Amino acid sequence: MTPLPSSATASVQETLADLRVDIDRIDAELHQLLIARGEIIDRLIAVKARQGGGSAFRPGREADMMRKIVSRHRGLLPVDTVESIWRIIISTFTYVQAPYSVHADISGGDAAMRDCCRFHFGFTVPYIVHQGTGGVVEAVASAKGDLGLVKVETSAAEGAWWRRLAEPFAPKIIARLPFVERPDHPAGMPLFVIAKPLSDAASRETVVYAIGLERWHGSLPECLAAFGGDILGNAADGYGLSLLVAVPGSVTPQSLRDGLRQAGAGEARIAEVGSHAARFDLETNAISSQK
Ligand SMILES: O=C(O)C(=O)C[C@]1(C(=O)O)C=C[C@@H](O)C=C1
Repeated sequence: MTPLPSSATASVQETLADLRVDIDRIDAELHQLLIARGEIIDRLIAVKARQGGGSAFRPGREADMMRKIVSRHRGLLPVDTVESIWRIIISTFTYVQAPYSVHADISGGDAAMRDCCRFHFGFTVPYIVHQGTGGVVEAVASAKGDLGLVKVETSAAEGAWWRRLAEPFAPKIIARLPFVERPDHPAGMPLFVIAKPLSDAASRETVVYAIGLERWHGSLPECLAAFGGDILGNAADGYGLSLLVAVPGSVTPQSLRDGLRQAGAGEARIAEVGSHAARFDLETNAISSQK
């Protein structure tokens, strides 16, 4: 092949200015698309109002969207960045439908909680701190559409905090964050999102129960693992022992009760405290309800 004369090579070489024209065009398109997304949200508000209004949150839909977004991602941009951009887009478009605040329990420290809140909800949504889970549950119970953030693994000092979610009209667990898990997640602290009970929005791939028993029994971890479940919390309550347990949505309270009795753990008092989308692992692209 005959080499091109050097002047010809120079004429086809792209310049920084050319590339910046392309970047400006793409940025303008991205911006226009965000504006167009906002116009759809305007129409969506009207549709939701016709269906009876209520909370704007659809955590099951959000989990689904996040799984799809990270699974199709490729190229130079880190997946952490892509995930955080969409978390902010979705959370802020939820906020513009109906303003809400996020109440966080910072009794275990503020830094990681604040990072997680900003990663999942952005900076437009107000972040309000509480020392302990009690303040978070109370704040969510008394504000219209606010959310609470509580660590999945709380300190022993918090006791069986989940029992406060057991009453029918009390706030419930509606999501578990992050929606997409991986070992080096920049805001990967496992968190429960709590909200006033949502009519049609929380996924039931995983259901979370408060299980009351007289006392601890050595068969409990194995018995619950046989249901595909996990013990997430374990604390004394006024009657004995209270467990926080997550199981796949297909497991019924009656089968759990029977299984616990057969394992020798005694008669269980079982109350649902919420539900959420199954956990999703980015590396294996697998969903699971396991801890
Ligand atoms: O799909 C909805 O119902 C929406 O309100 C839209 C949207 C989004 O911005 O994509 C916002 C809030 C919901 O939690 C889920 C998704």
